[in-house]
Amino acid sequence: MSIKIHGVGKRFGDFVALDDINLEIPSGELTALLGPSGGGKSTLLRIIAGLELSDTGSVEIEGKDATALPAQKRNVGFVFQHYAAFRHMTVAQNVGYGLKIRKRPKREIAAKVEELLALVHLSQFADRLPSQLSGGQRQRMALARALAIEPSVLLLDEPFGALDAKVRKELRAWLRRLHDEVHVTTVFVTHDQEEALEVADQIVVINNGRIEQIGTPDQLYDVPASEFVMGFLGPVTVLDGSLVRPHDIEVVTVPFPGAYAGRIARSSRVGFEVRLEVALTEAGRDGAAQSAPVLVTLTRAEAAAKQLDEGLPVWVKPIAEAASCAG
Ligand SMILES: Nc1ncnc2c1ncn2[C@@H]1O[C@H](COP(=O)(O)OP(=O)(O)OP(=O)(O)O)[C@@H](O)[C@H]1O
Repeated sequence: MSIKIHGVGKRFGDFVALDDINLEIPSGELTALLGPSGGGKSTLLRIIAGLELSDTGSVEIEGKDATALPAQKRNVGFVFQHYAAFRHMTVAQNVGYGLKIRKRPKREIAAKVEELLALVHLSQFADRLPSQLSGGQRQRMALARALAIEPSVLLLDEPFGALDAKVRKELRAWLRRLHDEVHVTTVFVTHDQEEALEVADQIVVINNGRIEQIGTPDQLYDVPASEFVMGFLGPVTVLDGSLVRPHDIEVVTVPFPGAYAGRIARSSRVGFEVRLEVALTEAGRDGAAQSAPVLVTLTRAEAAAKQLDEGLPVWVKPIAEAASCAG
């Protein structure tokens, strides 16, 4: 294990930002801290970095107790959403800065900077100023700078948060490839579930200062530990008191054992998907028909094949392998 967090708690005045956090972050993996705004992700990352001290508990990095160590002594690299580059220095000088203040020989710095700029595909921009880079290129420069000191841990706080959706997606895929090349233990804060599912080896879901669940993207998506996790990781709907994913519901046009009768109240096409709202007419376990419609998503081809038009009587049931959470 690269990072061990034991019993970490943090208050700001009366407000409990983190409550008894216990977490192990494996070496060489990419771990995402995922959760809604204000849940405590950044506070936890800052405690790992040494930028914030916890009130209780301990932080161990690479087998060493780091709880009381200042940030400079933890050998961590850090990238924030808004990266503060040295504006008067070139890209190459920015990347080499950490090595220069560590008084490394000039030749070693030059070689390392060249290697890192190649790694983040910025070699041709070495002599530019940061202001002459795009937002995505600047974040890649920030990553190169953080990697220059060969940190044992790389900590990223919403590194692509300020970029537009398309660039964000590109950088996400790029970060995953970079990580597969470099294999530095990386902790990545995001509130975007798609980003976490796509990039991370392990996801830690944090809400209200507590860990809701730790697992691989598949474990969290398929076997969510709580309604919160299920709802946070993807769209959900209620069917007879249970949370189900809309694409895990089967729609049939004839009565079917275990299926609930209803009527298609609304149908809309969104890209390759068709989204249905099915108003149930059949009573559930509590003896009454559910008042909120059941949301169902299916492909356009499926909807067309079954001629699922508005007003049609249908029967709905979760598919056998559906992920669900009792409501
Ligand atoms: N220095 C501080 N003083 C007072 N309250 C703080 C301080 N830092 C954070 N908080 C509070 O602690 C809570 C957790 O903040 P944190 O930044 O860790 O959340 P987060 O999950 O990273 O959210 P976001 O994605 O919005 O950054 C928030 O309610 C925040 O207002």
